[in-house]
Amino acid sequence: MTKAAVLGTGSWGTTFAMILAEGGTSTTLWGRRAEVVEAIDRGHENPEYLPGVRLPESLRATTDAAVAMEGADFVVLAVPSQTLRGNLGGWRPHIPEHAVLVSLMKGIELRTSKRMSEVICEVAGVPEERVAVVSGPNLVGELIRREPAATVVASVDDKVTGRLQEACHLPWFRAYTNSDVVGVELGGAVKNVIALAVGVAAGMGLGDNVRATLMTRGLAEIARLGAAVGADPHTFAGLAGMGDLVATCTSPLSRNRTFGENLGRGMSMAETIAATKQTAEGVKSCESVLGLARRYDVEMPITEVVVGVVHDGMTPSEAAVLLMSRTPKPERYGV
Ligand SMILES: NC(=O)C1=CN([C@@H]2O[C@H](COP(=O)(O)OP(=O)(O)OC[C@H]3O[C@@H](n4cnc5c(N)ncnc54)[C@H](O)[C@@H]3O)[C@@H](O)[C@H]2O)C=CC1
Ligand SMILES: O=C(CO)COP(=O)(O)O
Repeated sequence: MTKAAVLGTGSWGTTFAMILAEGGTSTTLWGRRAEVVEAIDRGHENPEYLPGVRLPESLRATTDAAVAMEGADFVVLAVPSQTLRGNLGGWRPHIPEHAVLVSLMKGIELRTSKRMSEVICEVAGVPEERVAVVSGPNLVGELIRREPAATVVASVDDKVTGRLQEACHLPWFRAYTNSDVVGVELGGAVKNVIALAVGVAAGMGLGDNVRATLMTRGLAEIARLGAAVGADPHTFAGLAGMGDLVATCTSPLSRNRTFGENLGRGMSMAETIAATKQTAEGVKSCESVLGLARRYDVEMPITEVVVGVVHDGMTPSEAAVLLMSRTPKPERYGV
């Protein structure tokens, strides 16, 4: 029987663990807090992140990462992107020799501008063939109701994507494979930054023309960065690119979009942070995405104003004026 450890009992970690368990994988969640772990292990519920959702009886939970990972074929990482390096350093001695490390995270590391798979290879000391990424339009608020959805599992090793696809493919959850790890990760991380921009515009009371423009030009930014970093351009037309961008930028369930909306309505950063109970990756990753763009000399004007609004005191109105007053140019997608 396939065995998995899912490290992180937040909303996506718990939901992905539910998917694996429902597909027949023997799955154990690891969490920091004893009360959350106990509620999942004994009560089959995660009241803090997924109140009212009945989890599979077979799903186990523990506060001991070594116990969770014992004999695991897949070690699934579901903590905030900015804490991964620290967490993984502690987990490294317990990772089984042949386990595949699976990233659910949609962020870019601050300071290094590394993708999560790069951090994983570096900190866990594993080759890229032992790393996979899951990304796509996967809003947890819909998945917990078992509404139909699709995702992408990516790895440079076809055998790995095949095994992971098999483990998480359900009648209501459809997994596609892709070998373009770079594109799948960039699509997932940068769409959060664009969702912040779309949220700010919505909060300012602006309508669908603005939303469509930000999403379309946002996709152009993602594709330009992807081309420079070495992604396959086709990935951005797929579920981990346009698919996730559409879901996140249009759904009130998105934490990133909601964060932007609160800023656009005039809330301060401190008030917005206080109102945000879960991880909104774009808030930190907008800076590392911009760092990556500058390293590759790629122009990302929407990302720049998001950094301005979120971190540098720019007002939403100033951001709108900056974007609208850029030099007129031909429309180009990608490079
Ligand atoms: N929730 C969603 O709809 C989806 C989320 N994602 C991505 O999944 C990743 C995880 O997000 P969520 O589960 O949604 O976030 P969350 O905020 O619901 O949960 C985060 C989890 O990490 C734990 N955590 C926080 N700081 C920690 C630390 N220093 N050390 C160890 N654990 C720590 C929290 O206790 C919590 O269990 C993010 O990168 C997110 O972008 C991807 C697809 C869908
Ligand atoms: O990545 C997501 C959906 O695919 C979730 O988006 P948020 O983190 O903005 O809620």
